[in-house]
Amino acid sequence: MYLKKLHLRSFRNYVDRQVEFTAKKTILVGNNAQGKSNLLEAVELLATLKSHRTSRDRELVLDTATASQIEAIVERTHSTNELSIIFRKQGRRTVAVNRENLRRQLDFLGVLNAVQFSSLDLDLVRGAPETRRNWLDGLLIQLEPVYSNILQQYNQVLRQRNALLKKIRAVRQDDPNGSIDSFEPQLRLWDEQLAAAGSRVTRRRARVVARLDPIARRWHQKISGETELLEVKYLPNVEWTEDEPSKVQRAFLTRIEERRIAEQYQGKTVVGTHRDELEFAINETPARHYGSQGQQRTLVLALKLAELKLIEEVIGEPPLLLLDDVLAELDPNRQKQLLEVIGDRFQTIITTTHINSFNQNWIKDSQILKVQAGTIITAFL
Ligand SMILES: Nc1ncnc2c1ncn2[C@@H]1O[C@H](COP(=O)(O)OP(=O)(O)OP(=O)(O)O)[C@@H](O)[C@H]1O
Repeated sequence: MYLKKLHLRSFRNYVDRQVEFTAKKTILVGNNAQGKSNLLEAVELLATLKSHRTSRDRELVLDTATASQIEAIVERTHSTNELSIIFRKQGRRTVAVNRENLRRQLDFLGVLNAVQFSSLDLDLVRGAPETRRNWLDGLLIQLEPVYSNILQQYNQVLRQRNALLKKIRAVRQDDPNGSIDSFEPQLRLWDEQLAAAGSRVTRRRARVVARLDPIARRWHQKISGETELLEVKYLPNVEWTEDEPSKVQRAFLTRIEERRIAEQYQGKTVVGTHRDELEFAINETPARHYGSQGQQRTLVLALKLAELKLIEEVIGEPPLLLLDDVLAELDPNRQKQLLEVIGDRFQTIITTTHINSFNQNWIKDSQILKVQAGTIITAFL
């Protein structure tokens, strides 16, 4: 797939800018805080309808405006599509494909696919479990857009179940011997719902990790010079063995029963996929406890390359690769390996403050654009 044109109106610090991508590789050069990451964020939003920098639409709108718009033309093997998203400081977004407004945001997903790689991705190793879950969920949404609904349903059930458990705890705190019988039927209902929604989430997460693990392992071996063995392990909060909905749901209900008292005392749901963990082990040791910065970088690079390959395998077309300020941080060997993988297949947009630290081969065939205070101009080196 190929992002041919991007038009930003009142988006972040862009008043009205159009970019035409004329090469498979585009390098955006500029000082800090000029708008390079904002442009990549626009592409990320087209691919996932989410930004890893904010969950508030109003931040995506130029200070002085009330709404912003991203428009794009995306070429795929068998079609060309026009995408548009309007963000409002107040009110809901409007998404459109080929000028037709869509009722379900879900139908917007899947036209453009992208893998983002920024220095924040080092948090995949060092950060909280939530970072790893979000990454996995983001990948799943691109592979299977309906997963965004599944996740939404799970979170809704979780919120409502938590509200009920909070009420139960309040009753208990008022009177330790008080009866909570009247809450029982409602709680059972939420147990069932949590098990049903949770089983859909956990089965998909397990499946995607099973596909990702061997690809990431091969990349990691290649980049580390065959010395290290990576393993990506999914550690679900509710363990199950057979990928069969009713059996997985039963595992949830059993675990909920075991943790019933704890949940009522804590006033929240302690069983479920919101407590899943993803572990990266290198030579059988968890990477977060081990590993220099360099090793962690190799690991994240291997994960990103695996993500790229997996999306390509499932979608049948190479996704875009967005490299936000990470290339200059990679040593020449890792830069070379990344370049080899990208070849001429993956459209890549790269941001940097210092183009000089790039391997010359990166610069050779690239379109180079200079970004300055929300303007974009072609640069000639
Ligand atoms: N809603 C908004 N309205 C106006 N300006 C905004 C808005 N959101 C962000 N900005 C501006 O965008 C700029 C940040 O741009 P961006 O994050 O793309 O930086 P960058 O060029 O990638 O630099 P760095 O190398 O620091 O990441 C800042 O000047 C910020 O004030």
